[in-house]
Amino acid sequence: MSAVRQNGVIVAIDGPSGAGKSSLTKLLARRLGYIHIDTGAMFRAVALMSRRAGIASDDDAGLAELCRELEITFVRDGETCRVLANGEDVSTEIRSEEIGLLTSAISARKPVREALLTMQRAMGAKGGVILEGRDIGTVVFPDAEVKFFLSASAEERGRRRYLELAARGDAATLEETIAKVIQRDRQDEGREHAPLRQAEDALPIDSTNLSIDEVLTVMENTVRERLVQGAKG
Ligand SMILES: Nc1ncnc2c1ncn2[C@@H]1O[C@H](COP(=O)(O)OP(=O)(O)O)[C@@H](O)[C@H]1O
Ligand SMILES: Nc1ccn([C@@H]2O[C@H](COP(=O)(O)OP(=O)(O)O)[C@@H](O)[C@H]2O)c(=O)n1
Repeated sequence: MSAVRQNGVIVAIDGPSGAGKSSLTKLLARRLGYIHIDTGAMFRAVALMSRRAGIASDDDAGLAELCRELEITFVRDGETCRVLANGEDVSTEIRSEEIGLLTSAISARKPVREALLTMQRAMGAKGGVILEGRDIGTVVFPDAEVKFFLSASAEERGRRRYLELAARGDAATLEETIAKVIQRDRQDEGREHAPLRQAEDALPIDSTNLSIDEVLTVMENTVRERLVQGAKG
């Protein structure tokens, strides 16, 4: 097994919406002293900027030009991380369900995937990093030292999203929220470029009946074991 990279290993966390990727990535990064990259936020930033510019979700030339001119950066803000698109803080605006669905459509387009792939590889190459998304273990870093595929039943993932929306005062029903989760799964799994799927060498974790803490323990132990192997190798 290869020795670890300059700053540590690369950890890939892939899985469908609501599986717990963002929550676990942040907690695991803190435990390990690693940086974390929310690649979904990058696709969401492209979707938001495309909507503002009036670019249709199937206009590949328009999307390619938008990506060429778009600079996406993450800046730490205490315990959280802000997402900047050309210097503007879009962290809150990119989180709506509407942008989530649009993101799922534009992230299927080849020029968008190519542009973000280059950025993500540059951000993660030195290691000491956790990337979460849909295609990290299969496409972005197929050579990541540790890969997790985090899932949960669609009903449970929909229920988690519904609780989040209700806490924000959103009037969406549980049934509608589960239906949107299933719609996004279909779009992400069925697309031609970098579809959502488990890498062969990923450790699958079904969080349907596990607490966040239980998932965190499995992940942390797995990474630490890998680091011990790397130190020996
Ligand atoms: N194992 C779990 N048990 C209960 N709730 C969870 C679990 N994992 C995540 N959650 C909650 O589900 C919601 C979605 O989690 P999130 O980390 O945003 O998922 P993802 O990034 O995969 O879409 C959050 O409110 C989070 O607190
Ligand atoms: N590596 C990634 C990350 C996200 N995405 C897309 O971006 C959308 C939003 O991703 P996200 O991780 O913010 O979504 P949630 O899991 O937070 O709902 C997904 O539905 C995917 O279509 C992707 O295609 N590839």
